Amino acid sequence: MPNHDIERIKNLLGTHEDFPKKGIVFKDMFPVFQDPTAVEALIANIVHHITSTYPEKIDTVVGLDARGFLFGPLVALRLGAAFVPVRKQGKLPGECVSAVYEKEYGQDIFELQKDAVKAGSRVIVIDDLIATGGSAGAAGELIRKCNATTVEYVFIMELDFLEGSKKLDAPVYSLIHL
Ligand SMILES: O=P(O)(O)OC[C@H]1O[C@H](OP(=O)(O)OP(=O)(O)O)[C@H](O)[C@@H]1O
Ligand SMILES: Nc1ncnc2[nH]cnc12
Repeated sequence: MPNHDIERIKNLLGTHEDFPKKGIVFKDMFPVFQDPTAVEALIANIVHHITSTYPEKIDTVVGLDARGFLFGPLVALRLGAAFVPVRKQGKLPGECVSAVYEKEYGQDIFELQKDAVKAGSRVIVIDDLIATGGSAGAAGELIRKCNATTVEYVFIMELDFLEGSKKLDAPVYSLIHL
């Protein structure tokens, strides 16, 4: 992505100290959605990156609860791929696979509907931010439980100092490094 777009998006991000817990510097993605041209730049860049790096068809984009839902369907639509949510425990009906994980500010459980990701399919995981990598790692575990392949993990922001991408089993693409 051109540097001027990265700087523009960085300037739109909110930064909140001691949220949701003391010691956490929280990066808020929502103000970016005040500027549709910034959202367009983000989505166009991600789609260009995926189609130019992975010429073979992507079957499914998996978005992580909740902020991955802002980006996943937009990217999936442009790739002509399915969109499937990974949700926090207790939100999805039907038979689910689940994974317990630790994130920067606590523990959680993720679930994925068992039949939503087909065996052998090629999956992109997307979320707004990777911190410790606990959330994305749990999503990767759920995709493995469905016998599918995570082709890449995509994030708008990566908190480099937490080295979360080291936990993941596929390449990581982050637009903004903080
Ligand atoms: O890399 P990690 O340390 O796992 O942290 C990253 C995750 O934390 C945030 O979600 P959160 O669980 O706060 O959920 P929300 O989107 O519902 O606010 C963020 O959107 C990522 O999903
Ligand atoms: N510092 C942070 N800001 C926003 N979302 C997060 N998820 C985990 N850590 C976060």
